[in-house]
Amino acid sequence: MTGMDHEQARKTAESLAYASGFGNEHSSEAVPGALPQGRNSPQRAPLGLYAEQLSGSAFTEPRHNNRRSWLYRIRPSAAHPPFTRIDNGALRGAPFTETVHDPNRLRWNPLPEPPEGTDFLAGLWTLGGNGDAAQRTGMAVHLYAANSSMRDRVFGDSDGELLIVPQAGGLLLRTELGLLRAEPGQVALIPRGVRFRVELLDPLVRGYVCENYGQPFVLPDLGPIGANGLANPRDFLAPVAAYEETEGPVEVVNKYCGNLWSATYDHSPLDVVAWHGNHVPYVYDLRRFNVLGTISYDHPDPSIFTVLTSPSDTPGLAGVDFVVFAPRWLVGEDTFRPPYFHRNVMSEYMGLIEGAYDAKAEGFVPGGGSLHNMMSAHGPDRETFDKASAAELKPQKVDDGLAFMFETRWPIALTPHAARAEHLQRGYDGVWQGLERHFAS
Ligand SMILES: O=C(O)Cc1cc(O)ccc1O
Ligand SMILES: [Fe+2]
Repeated sequence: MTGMDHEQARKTAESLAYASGFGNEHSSEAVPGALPQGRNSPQRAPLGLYAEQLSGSAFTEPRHNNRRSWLYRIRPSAAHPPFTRIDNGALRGAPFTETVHDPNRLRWNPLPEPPEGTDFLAGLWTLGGNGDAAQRTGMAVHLYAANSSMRDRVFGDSDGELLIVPQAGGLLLRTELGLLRAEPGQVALIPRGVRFRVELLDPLVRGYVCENYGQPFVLPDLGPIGANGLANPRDFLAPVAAYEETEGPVEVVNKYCGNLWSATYDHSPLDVVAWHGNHVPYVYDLRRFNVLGTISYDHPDPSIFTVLTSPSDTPGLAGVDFVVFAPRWLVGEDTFRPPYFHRNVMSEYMGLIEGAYDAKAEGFVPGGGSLHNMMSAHGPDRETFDKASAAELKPQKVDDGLAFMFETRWPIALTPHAARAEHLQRGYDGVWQGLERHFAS
């Protein structure tokens, strides 16, 4: 990747237009008159374009769950040669059956530097997951490290939506519906099946991806919180239409029931000139999150930090929640303020975008991650416990880090390469050693 490439991508990323609002019916045309008015499928679509519906929900799902976009494109997606299997690299999909479920607390350092010429797709490394892509249940945790833009290739995930959490370096996401910029501190979502190419805004990029096989992420209900708060809908930004007219070989890679399949098209599939609908990609800046917490006592459960939730068939029991630990004030009186000791039926994968996390004094580093699987005992490390138990409880701003959690109702099974990784920390249990007996009857 040359410096020129970054400059080019940065220049493009600097002047992007967006439309605001979570779950909205957006519409956009890159060429005036390209979007049909008053109907989806005119006898002849404007400007010689092909009309095509992309469905993210069954046609018959209730209106509030219904997802689809109408795309007006230079060529219909159907005009493609057969897909053939290609090597999956370090990318895996559910079901995860190659290891036995592990009850231990686990923590990893960041991924090693990728070999020269690694693009986003080649740089995806699956930690583990649950459910079954073919049943459209569960989720996977992936990490990525890349040093090259995707060139002449495009990726699409039939298995689920991709929540991309950049940790280092910016991304320019060229999607079928337009361009998005995602920098560390922001997240991007690519809906199921939407094709995209990732260009790098920096020489080396790293981050996390939650692949959600289940129901698409929605904003959590607010209940007694009221009409406002947590992630506000208008801060979710969708792209405007932008298209490529590239003729010539473009590799299209499709992740399908866990495996990668490839076909060489004779044109770019990012050729959508106009679109309307609600099956759309978006970006969200985590610093816009309206953090709520106690103003009296006790440490609220982190569900109050939920940015997005993928509901399952049981109310209140998420297939996966995306939770952010953003800068906030701690003011709880007579309260142990850091995350408490606990055992949780839900499984918690945590990552760190920058700085430090208030439950861990050391060892949980930006770009690394921890897994506290179903019912595993965890909480503050000894140093954090000792400090917080003795701290003077004046109002305290926690603003030295940005951490997040993918929390899922099913235990996360590891891939063999995650279970055996060089960068898996040996002796993580040690952080809870020396928590001494203080009991005095
Ligand atoms: O384990 C963790 O650090 C995540 C977490 C944070 C918190 O504030 C309360 C409970 C919890 O699981
Ligand atoms: Fe936890």
